[in-house]
Amino acid sequence: MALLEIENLVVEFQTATGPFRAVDGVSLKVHESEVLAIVGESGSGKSVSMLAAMGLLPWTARVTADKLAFNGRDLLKMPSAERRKIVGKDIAMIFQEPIASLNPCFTVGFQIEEVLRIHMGLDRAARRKRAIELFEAVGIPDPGERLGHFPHQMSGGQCQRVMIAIALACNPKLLIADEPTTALDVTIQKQILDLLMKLQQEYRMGLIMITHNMGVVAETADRVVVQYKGRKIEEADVLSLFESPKSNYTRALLAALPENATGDRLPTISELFNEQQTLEGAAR
Ligand SMILES: Nc1ncnc2c1ncn2[C@@H]1O[C@H](COP(=O)(O)OP(=O)(O)OP(=O)(O)O)[C@@H](O)[C@H]1O
Repeated sequence: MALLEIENLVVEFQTATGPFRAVDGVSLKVHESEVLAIVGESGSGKSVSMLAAMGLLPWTARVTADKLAFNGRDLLKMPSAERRKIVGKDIAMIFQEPIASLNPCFTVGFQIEEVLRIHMGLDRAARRKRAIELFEAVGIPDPGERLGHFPHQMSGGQCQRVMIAIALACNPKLLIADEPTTALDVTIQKQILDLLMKLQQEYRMGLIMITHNMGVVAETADRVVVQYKGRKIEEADVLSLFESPKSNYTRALLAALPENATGDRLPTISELFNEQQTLEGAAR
């Protein structure tokens, strides 16, 4: 059984100019211990589809799906209190801007211990012990002291480690990482990716890696879903996708990688593919 199974997900936002369809019939599955990358340009609906799965979209969003199941249970059909018990505990998410994702008014220790209190029901001493263990697991030095720091006293890379520790606090079965390294310095990006992959294997979590970076896809994913304008264009295991991409949009994404450049200027993706053909060939 798949850990997360989405069938025909549609997300429409009510806007001043009428409804806007950000996700248009996306279906995907992630299995236990599997890494699925969702790749596509900015605006292709990668984040919105996962926020819809988590139930984290604002009220202006209308979410429908034939199926949106976690561990075989349909999230759209269960009472919201029950869904909240799953989201944040069995499914955790980390975001692009680690400093903005943390609350600036509270110490990082308070923020991780709050998750342990609410979801795990640990008492004060057990919370602190577990928080220290988690900070150690994500490579934060002097964890006991760091728990007393506010987010602004830490670097972007350290804050992302804190976010990962918070996400891991309840031993999630599925972690959704939304562009987790995009806002970080290049040298730190590699460290955070390596850390995520190490933890994914140790904790045997399913991992959904949302990215626009084909390099990140190559390094992390077992399987890949390619999205364009809210639709799934292609789905393949990572080797097949790089060796024999089926959609002309995927071929364009690969051709726009710097290492594949042939001339003195990198082509833009829009120069490289035919939109009509891509949308007509969208995978279901
Ligand atoms: N609250 C909202 N109201 C209206 N439109 C929205 C809202 N949130 C997102 N959108 C739109 O939905 C579309 C998909 O956005 P989404 O954030 O999923 O893209 P993405 O593929 O994750 O790209 P990025 O990497 O830039 O986040 C975009 O056109 C975006 O402007």
